[in-house]
Order: sequence, then structure tokens, then C-alpha cells
Amino acid sequence: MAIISRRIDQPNPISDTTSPFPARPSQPHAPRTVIRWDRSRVGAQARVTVRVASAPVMGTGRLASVAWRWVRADDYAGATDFKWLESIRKRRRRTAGVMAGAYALATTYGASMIGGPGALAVAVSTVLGVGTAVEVRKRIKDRPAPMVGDTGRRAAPREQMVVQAAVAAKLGKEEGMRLAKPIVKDGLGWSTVLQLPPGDKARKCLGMEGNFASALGVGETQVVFDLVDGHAGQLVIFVAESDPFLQLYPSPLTRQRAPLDFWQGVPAGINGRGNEERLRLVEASLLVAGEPRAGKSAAVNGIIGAAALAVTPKIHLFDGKGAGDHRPWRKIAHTAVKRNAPALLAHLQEMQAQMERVFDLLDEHGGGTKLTPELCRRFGVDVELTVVDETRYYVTSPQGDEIVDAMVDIASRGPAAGILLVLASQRMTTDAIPGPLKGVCSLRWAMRCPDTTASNAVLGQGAAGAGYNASEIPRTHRGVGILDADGDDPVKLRSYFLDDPDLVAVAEVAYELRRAAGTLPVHGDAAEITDDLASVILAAIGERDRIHTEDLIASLGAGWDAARIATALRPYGVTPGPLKIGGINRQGYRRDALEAALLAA
Ligand SMILES: Nc1ncnc2c1ncn2[C@@H]1O[C@H](COP(=O)(O)OP(=O)(O)OP(=O)(O)O)[C@@H](O)[C@H]1O
Repeated sequence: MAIISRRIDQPNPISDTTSPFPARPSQPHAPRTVIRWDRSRVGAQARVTVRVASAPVMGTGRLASVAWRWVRADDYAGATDFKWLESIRKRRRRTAGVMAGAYALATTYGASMIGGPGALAVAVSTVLGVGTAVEVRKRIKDRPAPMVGDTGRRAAPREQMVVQAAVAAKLGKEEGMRLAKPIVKDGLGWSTVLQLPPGDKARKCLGMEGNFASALGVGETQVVFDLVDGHAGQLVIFVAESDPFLQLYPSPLTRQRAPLDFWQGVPAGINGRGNEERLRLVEASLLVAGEPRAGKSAAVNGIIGAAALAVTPKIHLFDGKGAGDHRPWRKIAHTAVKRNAPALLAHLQEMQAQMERVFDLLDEHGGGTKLTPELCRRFGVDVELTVVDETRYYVTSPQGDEIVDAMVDIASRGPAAGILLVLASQRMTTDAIPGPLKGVCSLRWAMRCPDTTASNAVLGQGAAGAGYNASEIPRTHRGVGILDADGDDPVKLRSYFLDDPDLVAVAEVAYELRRAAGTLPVHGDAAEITDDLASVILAAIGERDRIHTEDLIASLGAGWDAARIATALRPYGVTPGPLKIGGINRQGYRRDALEAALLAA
């Protein structure tokens, strides 16, 4: 069904060469007569003639029908006081009778003045003229052409067009399809609520935005469907003026000059309706997946930036790709390790130990089952954010099984203790993101995926069928993804973007804020960041062949204790042993043992 009728200057379908008449032999020097038999034009002319001829009759009929409904007092059809209703009808019948009498009198008078047939013709044509005007006005109103707003730009379409587009897009049956709310200007577009025919479900329409956009004649990504709370048969339709996902949204973090409240959520990006989406990381672990160059690092950088500006969260970065995507954050990160699976395992085990400590604190102090900002201050603990980029590198390493077990534990129980996990992956296969791990990440962010299977692997089985398919995101829409937070319907958004200079600037502001708050990590300076904790320990041992654990702790600085050193070195098979230094026998470490283990790793 045509929704927006457009004038198309079609070529004459039956040209000279295809004429059904045999071509005349051309006569030299005689002007050639071309016979055009334009069937479509004849049809169009016939249609126009019928439409013009029918206008007076249809308009007069319409007038008569309105008059008749008025006399019958149909506008008071719902009234229950029949006596009162009958009095209205009586009054109207009288008025109609007076008007008909006046009309007859005027015609009779006209006939006596200008002659019978002439007066009759004037009387009839007056009525038909009014009828024609009514009909023409209605046809202009109903014409299915895009409305043009005051500014000359295309404004909201008419109700009828929206309903017709909904029918053409097969959102439901024609009968009973209507708008439940008027079309209103809504931000950078318009919106309305569609009432589906009884029995048709609005949820079924999710994912059919493309069909509707095609029927309406707008871009696929301009249309957003939303469900209406409390009504399964109504659908919110939003249509943006232009493609909201082609715009670049600079991150609001670039304007942040004061510590940010991480507990209020991380600004993630802008959805199809132009509204901001936030990620509540303190409630769940996040999985970000998508094909190469889809925008995972950009999304993750926004999260790290927010945590950095929040001043207190401790940030631990594990880069399985090794491309240095996290380089700007190293100044403020408590851990920044590249391609080192044993180091990740050690860190995860440390996070598990921290998780148990927090749960014990919560239990002992009866402070509830979840960490809150207030409890953080009371217990002197901080949120710990671990970001693992290119997870596949780690889960397929020799430590893979242990890493997956630790990740599953942290992803499922950690958020309540402020131990947060963000995993990013280019691959969605089970070797990259094992099933149990996927199951416990209740925040899932699918950037463009290569196919529906991959998209479902991130968003869950059946997500594509329910209208959420990240493989349908155009390749040009980098940074656009579908965010599925348990408990809410998934939402499409474009992440905020921090270009390289912005990243450096935000990291600089975060560094200063952390310095003022006294929350910079012990190394505190980019130059001191090494690839993993074992290297940090080796650097702290320095030129000494052997060192007692307590001297090593003093050398490493704040944030270190015997347990942390032991956890960091365990994956390398390095354990403390009794060492006699300066005549004192205590537990300590040998430099050569650690060097050998690091070389072998
Ligand atoms: N939200 C965004 N807005 C605008 N452009 C973006 C956005 N996100 C990503 N891009 C563009 O896409 C490019 C690739 O993004 P990014 O490096 O984040 O992808 P990736 O998925 O991490 O890639 P890889 O898997 O190869 O590491 C960026 O350099 C940037 O130009």
C-alpha cells in the first residue's frame, strides 16, 4: 500500500517502438505522424473526470448526512435523559423545518422574479456549490502528502499516514488500528502512541522498525518503538528528524572538573530518542562484545574515564590485545598489565579475597547485604573495577580454566561487594566467552556483530527474534550497539566518544582530582607502571639478591602487604621462604628465583 504518494514523472510506458499499431512506412520528405496511445494517461483522465464529477454529489450527500445526524441529535447519543433528548430533537426538527421553508420560499420568490427554471437552477446549484466546497476541503485535508511545517522542513505526518504505515508494515490488522494519542513534537522528532487492533501485541512489533520506516519513507534508524507500561496493545512510536546514530556525541566527561558520583551510573551514550543512557555498574558485571572496529574500546574508555573521575574506585586494566588502548589511564590505574594471564589470575584471586573481606564486614556490622557509598566510607574500602580487554587471550591461556572460574565468581557475587568486572571481546564464540561467564554478566552491550548467531550469543538466545539484532547495525554506525540490562528492555544507543586528545585531557583531570583526594595508586606515575605486579615487585627488590618480606613491603609502599605479594607471585610458582640476611632469619624472596620465573612466563 502506498503511504506517501510521490509524484513520479514516469516515462511513457508505451512508446513509439512498442506501439501496438504497425509502423507506417516512412515517407521521404513528408512530416512523420507519431501516434501516441497513452493508456495510463487515458486512465488518469477518466479518474480525474469521475473525481471532479462526483465532488458536488458526494459533498452534498455529506452535508445532508451531517444535517440528518444533527436533527437526530446523534451528538447526544450517550444521554440517558430521554425526555431532555427528545426536547433537543424537537427543537432541531423545528429549526430544520424553518430553514427548509425559508429555502422553498426564497426559491419560489426567485421563480416569480426571474422565471421558474432559472430560479430552480440557482437554488440547486447553490446547494451543490456548498457541497462541492465541503468535498474539496475534505479531499485536500485527506491528501496523503507530507505536511510541511512553518520552517519549511518536513514536519510530523498526519494521523492517517501513520496508521496506514503501521498497516503496511504489518504491525497489525487494518481493522481497529488507530492512534491512541495525537502526534506531538518530541525532542528532535515526533512521537505518538499507536493502538493496535484488539488481540495484537505491541511486543511483537519490536524489531519491525525497519518495515515501518520503509512504509513511512524515513531512515530505518530514525524509528524507535517502545512498549507502554500497563498496555500490551499500545506502542510508542518515535521518529527522529534525522539519523540519531550518525551524530557524534562527545563525552560529557570532558566537561567534568569535580569528582563524579560513580554510584549514580556511568554516562554510556545516547539512545535513538536522543536521551542519555547510563550504566549502573555497581549493580552488575558488564560484557562488551562486537566485531573488530565496532567501538568496544571507545565504550570501555568511557567507563574507565568515569571511574577515573570518580576519584575513589581502584582501576585495574588487563589488556589482552596488547595494543596499548588503555595507555592514557596508566597514570591513575592501580594495575595496568598487558598480555599476562598469570598476572590476571593472581589479580582475580586477590579480588575474590577482597570480596570475602567485604562480605565479612557487611555481615559483622549488620550493614546490609550490599556495599553502599556510606558503607565504603565506614569500612574504609573502595570500589575495585577490573577491565579485561580481549578476554579470549586470557580464557584460552594455560590459566584459562582458573581464570574463568574466578571471573564467574566475581561477576556473579562481586558487584554487591563493590568488585566490578568489565569484559570486552571481539569474538562471541564459547571459546572466547564461555557460557557460564556469559550467564553471569547481567549487563550485555553488543556492538555490531558479524551475524545473528553472534548477536544472540551476546544478547541471549531469542534476542534477534524479539527484535534485538546487533548484526543489523550498519557498519558505518561505529559505536552503535544494543545494551541489555537485566530487568529492562534492551536499548539501542551510540556510545559517547572520547577522541585521543580528549582521553589524555580526561586522564589529566582525573590525575589531578585523585592527587587532591590522595587516592593516586602507589606508583603514581606513568613511568613507574610496568607490565604486571611481578615486575613491580622485581623493581622494588632492586639490586638486592634477597629481601625480607617486610623490607619488600616497605619498598613497594602503601597498598602492599605480605598476602598481596604472595598472591601476585603465586602464578609464577614463586613463594616466600626463610632467608638469613644480616644475621636475621625471616621469610623473604630471592631475586634470581623471581627473574627466572618471569623469563619463563
Ligand atoms: N561512539 C563512537 N562515536 C563515533 N565514532 C566511534 C565511536 N566508537 C568508535 N568509533 C570509531 O570507530 C573506531 C573503532 O573503535 P574502537 O577502537 O573502539 O573499536 P574496537 O571494537 O575496540 O576495535 P578492536 O576490536 O579492533 O579493538 C574508532 O577509532 C572511532 O573512529
